[in-house]
Amino acid sequence: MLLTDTEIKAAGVITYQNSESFGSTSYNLLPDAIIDSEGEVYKGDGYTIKPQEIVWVTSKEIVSLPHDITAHATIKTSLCNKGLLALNIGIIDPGWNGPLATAIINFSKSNYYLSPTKSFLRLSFYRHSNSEIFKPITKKRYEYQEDKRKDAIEIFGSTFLDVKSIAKDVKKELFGSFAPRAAFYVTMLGFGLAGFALFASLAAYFLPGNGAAYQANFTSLQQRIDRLDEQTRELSTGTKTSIQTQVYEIKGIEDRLNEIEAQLAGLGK
Ligand SMILES: Nc1ccn([C@H]2C[C@H](O)[C@@H](COP(=O)(O)OP(=O)(O)OP(=O)(O)O)O2)c(=O)n1
Repeated sequence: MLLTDTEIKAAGVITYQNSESFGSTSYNLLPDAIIDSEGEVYKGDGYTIKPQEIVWVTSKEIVSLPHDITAHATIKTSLCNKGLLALNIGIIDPGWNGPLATAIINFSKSNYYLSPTKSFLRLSFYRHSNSEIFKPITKKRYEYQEDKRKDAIEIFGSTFLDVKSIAKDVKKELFGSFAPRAAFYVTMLGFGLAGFALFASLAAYFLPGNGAAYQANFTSLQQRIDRLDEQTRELSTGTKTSIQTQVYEIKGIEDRLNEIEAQLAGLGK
C-alpha cells in the first residue's frame, strides 16, 4: 500500500524532515553534501554542476524503515527536465537507517545550480506485511558521506564520459605509441637504406654490366683488343717495311741500270 503524506509522517520514517518537502504520496529529499570528483565536499551554499559533470549528493534527511515499509527513490522530474540524471535511485529496504545518496550527471549543455533548498530525490513509501528477511543497517551521516567521497574519488571521473581520460587515451594512442613505432619504422627504414646501399655496392661487382666477373671479362676483352691493335700496328709496320725494301730494291735496280747504260754509252764512244 502506497503511503500518503499523513501516513508517512505518522510512520516516523524520516528524521530532520521538512514540512514543505512532502507531496501527497511522497517525500522529497534535500541535499546535504555535494561531493565533486576530487572529493571536495560542498554544504550550505549548494553547487553548480557543469555540463557532463558527475557529483554525489547525500540527503539531509535520515530515513529509517521498519519491517513493513519499503521505499522507492526516483530522480525529481524537475531535475530530469533540466537534463540532470541520477544514477543510483532504487529501493530502500526495510531495516535501512541512514541518509540516502545518488550520483547526479548534468547531461545538459548548461551549468545547473543545485541549491541546498532544491530537492533531488523523491521517495514513495509502501507498507506491506512483515518479510522473513530483515537486515537492519545503520549508517551514520559522516561515515556514509566518507563512503560516497571515496566512491567519488575512486570510481568516477569528473565528467560522465571522463573526457580527460578519453582525451589522454586518444593522445596516447595517436602520439604516445606512434613515437616509438615511428622510431622503429625510421630505424627499420635506416637499416633498409643501409642494406640497399650495401647491395648496390656489391652489385657493382656481381651484377651484369657492373659485376666483377663481367669486369674480368671486360679486362680480358680489353687485353685482346690491345693485342689485336698491336698486331695491326705490327702488320702495318711490316707492310711499310716491305714496301720500303721494295722501293730500295727498285732504286738499286734503277741505279744499276743507269750504271750499265753509262758503261754502254762509254763503250759506244
Ligand atoms: N539512492 C539510494 C538507494 C538505496 N540506498 C541504500 C538503501 C538500500 O537499502 C541500500 C541497498 O540498496 P541496494 O540493494 O539497491 O544496493 P546494494 O546493491 O549496494 O546493496 P547491498 O550492498 O546491500 O547488496 O542502499 C542508498 O543509500 N541510496
